[in-house]
Amino acid sequence: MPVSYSSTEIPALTDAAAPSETGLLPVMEQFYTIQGEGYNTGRAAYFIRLGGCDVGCHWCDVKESWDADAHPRQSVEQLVEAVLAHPGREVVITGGEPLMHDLGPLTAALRAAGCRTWLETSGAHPLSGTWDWVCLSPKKFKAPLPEVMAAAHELKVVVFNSHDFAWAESHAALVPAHTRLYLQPEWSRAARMTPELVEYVKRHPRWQVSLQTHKYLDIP
Ligand SMILES: C[S@@+](CC[C@H](N)C(=O)[O-])C[C@H]1O[C@@H](n2cnc3c(N)ncnc32)[C@H](O)[C@@H]1O
Ligand SMILES: Nc1nc2[nH]cc(C(=O)O)c2c(=O)[nH]1
Ligand code: SF4
Ligand SMILES: [Mg+2]
Repeated sequence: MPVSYSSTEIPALTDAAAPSETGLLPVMEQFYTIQGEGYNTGRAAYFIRLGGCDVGCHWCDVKESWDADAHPRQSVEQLVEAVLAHPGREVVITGGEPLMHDLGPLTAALRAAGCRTWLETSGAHPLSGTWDWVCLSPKKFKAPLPEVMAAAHELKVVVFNSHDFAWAESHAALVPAHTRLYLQPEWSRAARMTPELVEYVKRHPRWQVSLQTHKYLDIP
């Protein structure tokens, strides 16, 4: 069952959510590729990367996305038309932090057009939209909200150092029992941390390894 949240269920939209009230969303980039990470790794998907993020991860691999105003705005209709020009019907909404925007209208239009909606989020902002798959990647820099943790199909923790395994466990205790658990090496530390991560998963087999396979494949 997809999870659905409408903007009307959200008590108070933050200022950051205001731009989508115009019906337009800031889009940094959009591309058809292979989902590189987590549960859906290897599946073709159309990516929509929305501008705007206030979480501030020092190792973020897409810092150009942080300033929403740096990116041109598009309508939901424009975005759906772009998706439908490709054969895939799986659509990843990422960013930036996509939940800084009201994603109800975009996900409703995508699903009406026959697409599946997949979310990549830190969970730091209220959940909006209707989702077939929610990938929650919580961050130390701005805590995930309980409502997003409750909706996570997948918990994907980025491992920067050895302390992150205990931090990952503390978040695994807060998501539903059916949520898939992934540990993903932080890219700049992958050579150093991946062997430790592999040993951790062997000792704690409810976790799985997630690699940023698109970076090894040299695709977007
Ligand atoms: C760029 S973020 C955008 C979505 C959302 N802001 C988030 O953090 O989940 C997409 C995914 O890339 C992961 N990520 C970002 N920088 C990374 C890095 N340097 N190494 C590994 N994963 C990274 C994030 O944790 C997240 O799962
Ligand atoms: N191929 C590919 N897979 C991804 N999975 C999550 C990504 C993201 O930046 O949200 C990402 C990305 O940027 N590229
Ligand atoms: S929450 Fe996501 S987009 Fe924002 S800084 Fe962290 S990794 Fe980058
Ligand atoms: Mg990425």
